[in-house]
Amino acid sequence: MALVVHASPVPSLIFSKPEVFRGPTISDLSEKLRKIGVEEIPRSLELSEDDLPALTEQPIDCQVPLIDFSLLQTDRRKLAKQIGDAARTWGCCQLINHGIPVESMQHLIAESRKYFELPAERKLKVKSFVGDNTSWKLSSLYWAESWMIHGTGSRKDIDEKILSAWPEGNTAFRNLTADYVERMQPFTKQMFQLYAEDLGLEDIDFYAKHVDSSELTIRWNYYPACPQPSTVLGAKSHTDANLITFLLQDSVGGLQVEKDGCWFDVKPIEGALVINISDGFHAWTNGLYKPVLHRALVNRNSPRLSLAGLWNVDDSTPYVAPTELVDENHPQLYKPIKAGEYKQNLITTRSKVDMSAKQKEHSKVLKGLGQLDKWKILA
Ligand SMILES: O=C(O)CCC(=O)C(=O)O
Ligand SMILES: [Fe+2]
Repeated sequence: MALVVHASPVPSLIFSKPEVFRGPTISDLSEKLRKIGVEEIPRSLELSEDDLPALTEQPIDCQVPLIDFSLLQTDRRKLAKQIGDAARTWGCCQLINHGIPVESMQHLIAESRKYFELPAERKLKVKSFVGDNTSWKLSSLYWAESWMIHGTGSRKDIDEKILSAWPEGNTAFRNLTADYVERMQPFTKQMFQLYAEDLGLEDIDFYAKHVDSSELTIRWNYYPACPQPSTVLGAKSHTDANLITFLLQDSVGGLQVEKDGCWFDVKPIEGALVINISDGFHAWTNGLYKPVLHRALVNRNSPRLSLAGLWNVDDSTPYVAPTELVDENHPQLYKPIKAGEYKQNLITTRSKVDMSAKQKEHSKVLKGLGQLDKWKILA
């Protein structure tokens, strides 16, 4: 049965067989499939063999580190060591008691979900591009929709950006996002100080001093329920191309991280923040911290929501590792990469790949690290 819903923009990557199924959003498609009892997703959406979310055995005694941030009050050194160890071995951890109230995070998730549940034609009314790259885009990942705001990381800026992109939007959603960002900024500084302590840097603010001038992208990811979850991914395996990512996920589950060739579930924990080391921090620590390869699975029964707070230093700052991290045994790994240069390179490469619409190459580029290799200093 052919379903045609006329709306635009229609992402060509997702709907490459428009004569069979067309819908303005993945939620819309998912709902239509459910209503007519179709148990199969369009063939054009299926992943290639290489990208299939194969189930791997997860050693039961091995889990993403769960760290209690309240140690900050009682044993700061221990906390610094724990987050540092997690960054070295996993490239990620889950943090609880970080000071951002659990209820406000839950409210934010609930209000965000309402946005994605709006009818497609209302979602599509939200501005697509606002001047400085504040954007709303569909299906940036895979069986997913996303909404993205890009700003300075100050409450005021994020608030204004959301208002301008969605003037008729939901005030509670805007306020909760602004509250969240306001709390995230001092917390981010603390995290960077702890990382500097773990790394034994003399200047404890080596990284933290950049936070005030840093950029923050907030990306809401929404993964509608999928009738054939084993044939698609919500987000293909990738490392994030920014500096560090703070991820808030709802209670559904689906995020996985890679370690030593195995995929591990990042089990949802109420009020926890998932901290992911991205490409930039890997370069800025001369390779000591691992950029975590991660992906998102989808499921048959329930939509899932996550909210990624992607920090990046301002475009002109080069990732030059502190002198303490470079010596004869640890020679400098990368030429100084300016954050903006790295980002631009990635955008250009991705758009080229998107145009050619080759899924396999697209997934390679998403792996991010492939891009960092371009700056590698060869021995
Ligand atoms: O939804 C998730 O858990 C992962 C999202 C993600 O990797 C991203 O936004 O970069
Ligand atoms: Fe990611």
